[in-house]
Amino acid sequence: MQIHPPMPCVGRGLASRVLRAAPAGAATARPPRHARALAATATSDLRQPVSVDWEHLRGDQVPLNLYGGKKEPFVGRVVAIRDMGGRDRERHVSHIVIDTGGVPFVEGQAFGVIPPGSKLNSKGKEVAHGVRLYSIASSRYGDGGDGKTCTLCVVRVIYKDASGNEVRGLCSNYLCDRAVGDELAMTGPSGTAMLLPDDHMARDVICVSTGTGIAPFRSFWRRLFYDGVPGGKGYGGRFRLYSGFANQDSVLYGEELEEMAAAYPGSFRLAMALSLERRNQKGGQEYVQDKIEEDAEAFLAAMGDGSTQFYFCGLKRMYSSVTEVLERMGKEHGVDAPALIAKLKKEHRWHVETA
Ligand SMILES: Cc1cc2nc3c(=O)[nH]c(=O)nc-3n(C[C@H](O)[C@H](O)[C@H](O)COP(=O)(O)OP(=O)(O)OC[C@H]3O[C@@H](n4cnc5c(N)ncnc54)[C@H](O)[C@@H]3O)c2cc1C
Repeated sequence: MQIHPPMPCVGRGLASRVLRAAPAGAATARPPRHARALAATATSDLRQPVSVDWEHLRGDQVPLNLYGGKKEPFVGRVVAIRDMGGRDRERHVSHIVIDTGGVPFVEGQAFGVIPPGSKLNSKGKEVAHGVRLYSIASSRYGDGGDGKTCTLCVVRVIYKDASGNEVRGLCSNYLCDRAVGDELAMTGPSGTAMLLPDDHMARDVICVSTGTGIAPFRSFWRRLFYDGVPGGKGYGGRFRLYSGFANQDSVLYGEELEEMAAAYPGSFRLAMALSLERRNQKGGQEYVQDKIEEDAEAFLAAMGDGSTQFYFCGLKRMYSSVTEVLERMGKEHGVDAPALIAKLKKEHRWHVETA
């Protein structure tokens, strides 16, 4: 397989052939009235200046599938890798910063990684391994602010097969075992299902995640709270994150979550469930849907306010439990939650990515 280096840093002149139609989530709506007042409640400013201007990456300028598929992949190079811990050995997570050479992307997209080597397909023919997708966990400027890197948040897949033998997921373990300087064959950026709307700096956003499902939401909060964009006024909406982890050891990005809660008490709110360590109000294990139920009235009000954006990323069964709880909450408060969800989907305000 031939791997090409990435295109040179792409700015406003990004060739139109690589650009695609406006993302589904790009619908615009009026910013909420409270927006300006909330921006003023910040107790300190976490924003770091960025050294390139990629503000034009919106609407029909969102980059899509520039590498991979019928095109060649690009080479990414690991510039930092950190073990973030996890519930146990099977669920250890790595934070991996990769030099992309400036391949553009926006928050909510994913990059693909092609693990090296080959396998036999169903016809006995040797073929290259397939692409695995990983949500991008940094904003378009990368954690360094220069638009040259992306960050991935990868959990090792390790499980026992029916005979009790340990099976290690190919690409996740390959990525978690990388070292600084290692090269990766990469594809993308891909995906338009989890994008923020174009006027996101003024919009209320509610995100619900389990485990590494938090990755795309880190790209959101880095964008909203950390990017010091020239002339940017800062985030004027409210960002609410409902996150589920097994226990304290498996909490991802806890320091940043605390930092934002302290710096932006008016615009950042976190509700965290720890299923193995905490009990819900009924005495059972505490899951992310329990935290939503605790906020029933506010959550339902946001669903009906005509502006808030909703995002869910994580386990399929988590999403089913969340919708069950919403239905129950709706019945208790006289709201037809399934009909409201259908309406929100039509308005491109309800975004779901599950595995
Ligand atoms: C849009 C998108 C975004 C994603 N983002 C992320 C991300 O940010 N971080 C992340 O870590 N992953 C993410 N993933 C998942 C990722 O793409 C891979 O699927 C994952 O890393 C496993 O790949 P692998 O090569 O390690 O495992 P593989 O070698 O492909 O093996 C995975 C297969 O093993 C089987 N399997 C896994 N666990 C068990 C089990 N407990 N019991 C029985 N069988 C099992 C399943 O059949 C599964 O298909 C994302 C996926 C998508 C589609």
